[in-house]
Amino acid sequence: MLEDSFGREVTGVRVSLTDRCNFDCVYCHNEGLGDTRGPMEPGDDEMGTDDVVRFLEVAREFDVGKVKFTGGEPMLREDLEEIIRRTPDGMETSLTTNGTFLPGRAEELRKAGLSRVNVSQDALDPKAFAEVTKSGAYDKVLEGVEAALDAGLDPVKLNMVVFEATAGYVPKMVEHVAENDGLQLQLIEYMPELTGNPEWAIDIQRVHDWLEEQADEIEIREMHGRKRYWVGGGMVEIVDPVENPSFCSNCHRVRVTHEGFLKGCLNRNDDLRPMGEMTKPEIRSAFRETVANRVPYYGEYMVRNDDGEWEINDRYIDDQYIDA
Ligand SMILES: Nc1nc2c(ncn2[C@@H]2O[C@H](COP(=O)(O)OP(=O)(O)OP(=O)(O)O)[C@@H](O)[C@H]2O)c(=O)[nH]1
Ligand SMILES: C[S@@+](CC[C@H](N)C(=O)[O-])C[C@H]1O[C@@H](n2cnc3c(N)ncnc32)[C@H](O)[C@@H]1O
Ligand code: SF4
Ligand code: SF4
Repeated sequence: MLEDSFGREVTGVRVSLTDRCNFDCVYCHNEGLGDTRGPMEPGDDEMGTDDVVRFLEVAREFDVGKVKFTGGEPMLREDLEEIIRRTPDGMETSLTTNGTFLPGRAEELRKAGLSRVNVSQDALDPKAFAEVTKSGAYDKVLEGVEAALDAGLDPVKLNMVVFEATAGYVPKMVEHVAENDGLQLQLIEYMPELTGNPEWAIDIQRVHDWLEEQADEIEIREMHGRKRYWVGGGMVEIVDPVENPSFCSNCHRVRVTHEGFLKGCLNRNDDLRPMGEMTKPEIRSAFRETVANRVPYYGEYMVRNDDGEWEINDRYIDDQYIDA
């Protein structure tokens, strides 16, 4: 297993399969790459099926045991089932999706080897959902969640970005997962770093405090030090990466952009390394270099200055990375 110079083992990879999307969520960070592209444009800059599989085979050689497929909307890729089928043995596969294409495909995905799925659902309210996603697909998403449960994907996590437009829906969502077997809730702190609109952020500590009062049990995951609250039999996890050094110090994933660049951190695009159409030996060395250059973002790459504000640590200002 590879380890970076901060002692963080790389146990997972997060692969963006496309930057296309059928939604236009107001907050979308597109896995750190900014805007998603409009409705259904052809993805001629995307990695091919073989490129993705070749990369996964190399990652497996380095003992990587988990792959997350994301995007853009990864289910716009018609070869998703094939990619999952060809994912090397010993790698747990999971998918993060807006859910609209799960009806009719969830069963096939599970048969191909998909273990579990995260479905973005920001509110249990069609009007709020439409305002956030700029889509009228609320019913389709609910259908997608049902299809995932029926197919036996386990767990089905609902991803909810908590910001000013959705924060009021948190209690209802917590109740919803408690009442429905197989569902878990993941509350994601709104990340303004790559999308702007910092005024939309809410203080995530308020959500922690509220859950602490409701919870029967609390656990802390090693991964990112994430807290899990058990409320009325339902599980609620908080993903709170913003300005959180302890989240970054337990970060174990290397990322891949849809164009086939390796990336050490969601928040950084100054250390991209090409690997898309390369040979396995070339991918191996790009992977090793990416891991060697990984640094925790908050607490190391970004540090607080004398005024208490976050700024880039001087030692990373030199132009030492490939600019792609
Ligand atoms: N900054 C940062 N944000 C992350 C990281 N991992 C997840 N997130 C945020 O959480 C969102 C949802 O992640 P998901 O794709 O649902 O999956 P996950 O929670 O990372 O992984 P699982 O819990 O294993 O399913 C991401 O798009 C990010 O906004 C990370 O390593 N760094
Ligand atoms: C970029 S999307 C890609 C996968 C898929 N299209 C979806 O929406 O689930 C992955 C996850 O990132 C979350 N996300 C997007 N922009 C975000 C932001 N600015 N802050 C926090 N989470 C964000 C989404 O809610 C979603 O759960
Ligand atoms: S569905 Fe996912 S990729 Fe598409 S705009 Fe929303 S958050 Fe971004
Ligand atoms: S170092 Fe921090 S910001 Fe970067 S990907 Fe890991 S957890 Fe996210």
